[in-house]
Amino acid sequence: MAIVSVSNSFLTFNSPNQLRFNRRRGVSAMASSATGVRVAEGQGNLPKLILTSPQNSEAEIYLFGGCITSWKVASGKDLLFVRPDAVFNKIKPISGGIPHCFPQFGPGQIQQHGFGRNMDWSVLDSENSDGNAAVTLELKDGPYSRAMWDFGFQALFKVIVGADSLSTELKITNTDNKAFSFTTALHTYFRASSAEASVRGLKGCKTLNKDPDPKNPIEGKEDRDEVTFPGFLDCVYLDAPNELLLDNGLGDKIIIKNTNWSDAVLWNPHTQMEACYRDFVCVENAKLGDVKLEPGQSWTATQLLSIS
Ligand SMILES: O=P(O)(O)OC[C@H]1O[C@@H](O)[C@H](O)[C@@H](O)[C@@H]1O
Repeated sequence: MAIVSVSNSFLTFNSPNQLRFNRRRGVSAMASSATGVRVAEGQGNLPKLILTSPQNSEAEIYLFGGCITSWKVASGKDLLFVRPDAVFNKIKPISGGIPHCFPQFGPGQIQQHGFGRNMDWSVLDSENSDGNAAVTLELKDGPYSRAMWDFGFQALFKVIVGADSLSTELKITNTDNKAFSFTTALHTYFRASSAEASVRGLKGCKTLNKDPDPKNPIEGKEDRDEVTFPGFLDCVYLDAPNELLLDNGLGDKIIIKNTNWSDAVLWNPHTQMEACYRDFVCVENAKLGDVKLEPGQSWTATQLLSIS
């Protein structure tokens, strides 16, 4: 196991096989690590991690936002999507991939989707898990988060790249001496042909349709076996099952399994994002009912994406 720490843009790896990042030299490759995890310079000179499986599946994760921006399966296809208007300047969150919504899905008291996707996560650990590259990122409260949400917390996000799978585990711990509540989501942008894409598994779920007014969603019940994206769609599915099937309309069927992500959200902005709405759909694993944690308590949820 190799421990990696980040402080003020300074990455230090205690394994000689790892890569090193420092202010003077930027990101420099020392060698490919035995774990299949390396550091590279991403867009906007932001550091990113590249995880490679022995079968050549690959994921990229930006430390800014702890955001997985790319998941290439062994065939070389990237199943995630980053919007063309995404910026990599830390002024806005990265629009695409798998951004974190934490500690609020929104809308609500603080900025839409919370601050987890606007902060630098650090690398706590990198390892080889049964032959697969794995990293654990950490986010803790700081002055930026405290100004919006005055609680001590730790978020750990473990990512493992398998042959044709991408698995994540999010663990939120209350490190404060008072209780807090949060909502959260993995706001996954999948590459897709939105006109051909569909999601199976949601039939029977209670729905909260955020169209036309996100603050006053309309309650309903999903009665379709296959939900499609014919136009603008912004809909919450409560108590969704722990397995969904996304047909991305591009020839891929993606199984989305989870534990503890009790809800799901489907979103496509349609002509509100004329430049790209045809090229992606969001299928989000979410926890939309308040999770209350007493001091020292934790909440954990897992997501497993794989191709069928
Ligand atoms: O913040 P982003 O990545 O542009 O996504 C915004 C959308 O995110 C979705 O999760 C919400 O359901 C939408 O209401 C919202 O408009």
